[in-house]
Amino acid sequence: MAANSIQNLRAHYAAALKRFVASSLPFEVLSTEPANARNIEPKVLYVLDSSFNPPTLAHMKIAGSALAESPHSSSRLLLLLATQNADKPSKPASFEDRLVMMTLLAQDLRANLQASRQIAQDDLPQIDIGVTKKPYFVDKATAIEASGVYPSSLEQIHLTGYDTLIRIFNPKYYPPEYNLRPLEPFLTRHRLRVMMRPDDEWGGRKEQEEFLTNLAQGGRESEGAKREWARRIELVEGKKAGEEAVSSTRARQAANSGDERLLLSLVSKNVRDYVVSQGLYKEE
Ligand SMILES: Nc1ncnc2c1ncn2[C@@H]1O[C@H](COP(=O)(O)OP(=O)(O)OP(=O)(O)O)[C@@H](O)[C@H]1O
Ligand SMILES: NC(=O)c1ccc[n+]([C@@H]2O[C@H](COP(=O)(O)O)[C@@H](O)[C@H]2O)c1
Repeated sequence: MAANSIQNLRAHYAAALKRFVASSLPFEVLSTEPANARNIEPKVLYVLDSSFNPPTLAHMKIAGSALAESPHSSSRLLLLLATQNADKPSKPASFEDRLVMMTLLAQDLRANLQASRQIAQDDLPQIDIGVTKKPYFVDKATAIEASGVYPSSLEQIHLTGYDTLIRIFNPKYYPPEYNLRPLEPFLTRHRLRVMMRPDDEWGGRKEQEEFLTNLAQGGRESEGAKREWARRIELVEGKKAGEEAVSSTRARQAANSGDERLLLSLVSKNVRDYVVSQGLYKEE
């Protein structure tokens, strides 16, 4: 994207964010890729919620692998920036920079899908760039449903990593009773597609698969979970053994130390160029 169109886009997002923050809306779509798209009614909505700080190749893989299973214009992807996180305080970069990088991610995703599947531009899934003030998935899903942006019965498939699945199933997030019953409407109407994240903290593939087996066998019933929820959750392959772990934290560290080669192994070229040209994460 040319430098002046990037600056125009950043200014557009800065103004839209200001309006969103001042409004009482819990969710809003701020733009769509491609910008001039005719509105095609989606039959399935993939949602990738993240702080995109910055968007990494892991985000690309989570969203790209889902779209590759259903690479049609009747699939829609929503890249959703969480302006309030359940656990982490807000850090640089600014939200408008993250929205610009989300747009670059959306363009890269569509370009990769077109190249790998030989799909015509008009038949590719459209990608919405949205924002939400809601930190919990149950509330994000309700806010999306209530917005009227999509057909009311549309099934949402939330794309997450395994670490996030574990946190969704942690009763500490659900006062006042601190059990898992608040997940009922979410897992009745919607689904989770979870990318495994094998590492020291979250265990290997086998341990991650056991989470679903345990849920299906009623192992979480005492906390208010239903065994049939296991059928609403799909675990998919993440990084292979021996592959480097990719995270936004590592990308910020690479940018901070000026290691552009390492940065390029963690984010796409377009995102790397934006991070470097704007001097993002230098202050961290
Ligand atoms: N390498 C990865 N493998 C599997 N899932 C991932 C990976 N990186 C991110 N995700 C998932 O993508 C979603 C958004 O991730 P998030 O923005 O927290 O990325 P992160 O790299 O963990 O961020 P940070 O390093 O800033 O904590 C979460 O559901 C997270 O589990
Ligand atoms: N119980 C929940 O729904 C729950 C728990 C932890 C994090 N989250 C959300 O998951 C997303 C990713 O979180 P992190 O950036 O902390 O990995 C954020 O939007 C965060 O607010 C949701």
